[in-house]
Amino acid sequence: MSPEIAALNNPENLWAAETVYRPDLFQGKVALVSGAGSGIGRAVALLFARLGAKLVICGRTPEKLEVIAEFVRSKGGEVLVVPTNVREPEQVDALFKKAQAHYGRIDYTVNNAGGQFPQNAIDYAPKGWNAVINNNLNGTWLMMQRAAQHWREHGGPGSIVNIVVVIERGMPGVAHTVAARAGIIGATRTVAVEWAPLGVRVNCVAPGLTATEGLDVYPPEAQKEFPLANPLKRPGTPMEIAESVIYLSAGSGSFITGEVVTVDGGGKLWGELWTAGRPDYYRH
Ligand SMILES: CCCCCCCCC/C=C/C(=O)SCCNC(=O)CCNC(=O)[C@H](O)C(C)(C)COP(=O)(O)OP(=O)(O)OC[C@H]1O[C@@H](n2cnc3c(N)ncnc32)[C@H](O)[C@@H]1OP(=O)(O)O
Ligand SMILES: NC(=O)C1=CN([C@@H]2O[C@H](COP(=O)(O)OP(=O)(O)OC[C@H]3O[C@@H](n4cnc5c(N)ncnc54)[C@H](OP(=O)(O)O)[C@@H]3O)[C@@H](O)[C@H]2O)C=CC1
Repeated sequence: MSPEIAALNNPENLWAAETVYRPDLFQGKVALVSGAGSGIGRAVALLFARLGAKLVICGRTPEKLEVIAEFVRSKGGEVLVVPTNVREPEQVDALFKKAQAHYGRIDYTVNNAGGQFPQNAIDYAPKGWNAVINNNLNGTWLMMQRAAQHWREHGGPGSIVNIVVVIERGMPGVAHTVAARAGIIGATRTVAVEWAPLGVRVNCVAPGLTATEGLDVYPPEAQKEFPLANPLKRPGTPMEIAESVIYLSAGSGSFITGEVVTVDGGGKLWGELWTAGRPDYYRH
């Protein structure tokens, strides 16, 4: 990871970064964030905590989550850590039960856990395709559905924000994740209608290229072309994505449901992302 990316993801820097939101915005509220041990999820969790929310954080690796929890506690915040693989229905169910038992309710759920590997689609092994679909479609779906069940049982209102990818154009090298996220966007639009009677809003944030440690999985030749990804000619920061998640979760989003907010520096209008390297055919 480059020093610039490390600095943008450093918890102290995230805690000190400027935000447009008022410090007590989420006083008395509870926010659940998946994949909170790194990258975008960490930035989202820290911003919720800075704005007064109590946290429930999950991910597969307890050590990463404990680092975040210790940091938030050192700032006076409250955190419940529940290591969870979001692909496993029993683990997702246990997560919500533990959160309910600990805090008595959940107000916000952010489904950020996910990821993929870059490879040209023609070469995907069935196991690789399935792993990405399982993480990003099935895992996110299980979390969304269980959150809605929580609010049906314990009363709303509630807000769900799913982190997806920009699906409007092709994204060579990650067709599996684009397929999975398109599924989540479709489900979001439908359940926004079904779950409105429960007081539940459901939205997505689609980040463009964002400067997290997650980018380390992309080959150096792909990383060299980052400045070509969008008209602003830079990756987004985890904080920029976190602020958009807060926008949808808080009162600022109270009339928004079933929507996808794209935060990509204009990348869906102009830019190129060759996540598995640029083929000769597309060289200038
Ligand atoms: C411009 C650039 C910026 C591009 C920026 C824009 C990109 C789109 C926007 C998204 C950006 C991001 O998400 S940023 C990054 C977010 N973070 C990540 O993606 C973290 C890395 N990814 C993951 O952990 C993934 O979830 C995943 C790889 C599926 C791991 O899931 P699992 O643990 O279940 O999977 P594994 O057991 O490791 O592997 C299961 C199978 O998957 C296949 N597989 C796994 N890794 C593979 C690989 N590198 N190459 C081929 N195939 C692979 C194999 O078939 C594996 O089986 P075997 O052969 O039997 O082992
Ligand atoms: N960075 C970018 O450019 C973009 C990122 N995104 C998406 O944003 C989200 C966050 O990415 P980013 O922060 O960059 O990358 P990271 O790899 O840093 O974050 C992904 C997080 O998800 C967790 N996770 C992955 N699979 C599971 C699982 N099955 N169950 C529970 N937790 C899981 C990981 O923790 P652990 O391995 O410990 O479980 C990790 O903390 C992902 O969905 C990503 O695809 C979308 C567009 C662009």
